[in-house]
Amino acid sequence: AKGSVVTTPINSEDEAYDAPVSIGTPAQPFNLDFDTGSSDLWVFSSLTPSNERNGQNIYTASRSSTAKQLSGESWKISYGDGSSSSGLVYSDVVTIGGLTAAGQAVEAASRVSQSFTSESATDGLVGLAFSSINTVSPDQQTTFFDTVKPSLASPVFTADLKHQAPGTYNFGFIDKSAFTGSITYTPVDNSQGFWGFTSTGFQVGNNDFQQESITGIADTGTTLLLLPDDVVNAYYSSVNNAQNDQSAGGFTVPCDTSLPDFSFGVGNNGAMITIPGSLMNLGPSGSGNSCFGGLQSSGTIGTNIFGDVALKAAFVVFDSGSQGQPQLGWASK
Ligand SMILES: CCNC(=O)c1c(-c2ccccc2)csc1NC(=O)CNCCc1c[nH]c2ccccc12
Repeated sequence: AKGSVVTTPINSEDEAYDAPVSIGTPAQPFNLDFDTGSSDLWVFSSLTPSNERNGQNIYTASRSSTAKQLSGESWKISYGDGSSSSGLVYSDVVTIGGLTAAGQAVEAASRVSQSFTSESATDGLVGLAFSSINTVSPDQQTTFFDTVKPSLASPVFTADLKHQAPGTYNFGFIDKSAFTGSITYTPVDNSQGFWGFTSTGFQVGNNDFQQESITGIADTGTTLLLLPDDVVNAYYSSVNNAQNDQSAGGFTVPCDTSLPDFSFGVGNNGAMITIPGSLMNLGPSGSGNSCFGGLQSSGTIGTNIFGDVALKAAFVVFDSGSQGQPQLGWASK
């Protein structure tokens, strides 16, 4: 089987990307954030207090003839940015891009934190990291991808995110028309439950390539590209009047400045993904005429994060094992 679903930026800064998902019988429609940095499929629900809702679509299990509560099961997730949600668990039919997962764990929120409440465009998340970090307790559940994987023509999904334009998540196949050149594969370390990999280095504009192992995760659920301080400083030291502005939460640049491209190395054949300078500016920072940089420090996080700023410059293959061990494929587009 194969699936294909369009994913769209939720705002003009490409802060996050949503895609349509149907849950239940009759189908209840949702716009969910596909997140390769977590492994819970959760939705706003009839259990979510009205003062924590802001127009989101809500899942009502009692209106679905195929919903079954997983008795005694609950979930509770907190993300590094301080946001969180928790609730009860149902199994129900979940359809994405023509692919149907019967008996998928649907995590209904009985509470959500403010950052989710305020994001009215997002009704919840579809976790696409490894099921080993799914938070349902006492019986851990599988992600949508792991649920449908046995039915897929190939055990892969691909992300093709775009700047201010609809992109695509495909399941079970690689669309050769969606990228240029060849796909460079690199091994994945999934020991922490993430799509972890090591980039071979970086390049600012047309300067020399800096060979440096940068270990991080491919994370569609994080907006920014979060890398070590030496990389971030090398980038912004080439931008006039860039400044590390604590009140803005990181590096800002003058909004009218043209920014250098940023490239990162993948695989062992010298392949690079290049983020055009124009995509390194996330728009007004909220203070003065400065704009917030798409590249920021991974500082004290403990991992580097190749978030949407990086991923939207590439066609990315999340391959869970067509060659035995999981791997990430990277192609320009
Ligand atoms: C900024 C969001 N990302 C993180 O917190 C994160 C971290 C992380 C850890 C410590 C400090 C900062 C970040 C490691 S992996 C990782 N990735 C994820 O957690 C991926 N899922 C993010 C889901 C998410 C968090 N807040 C939202 C608000 C709207 C839509 C989606 C979200």
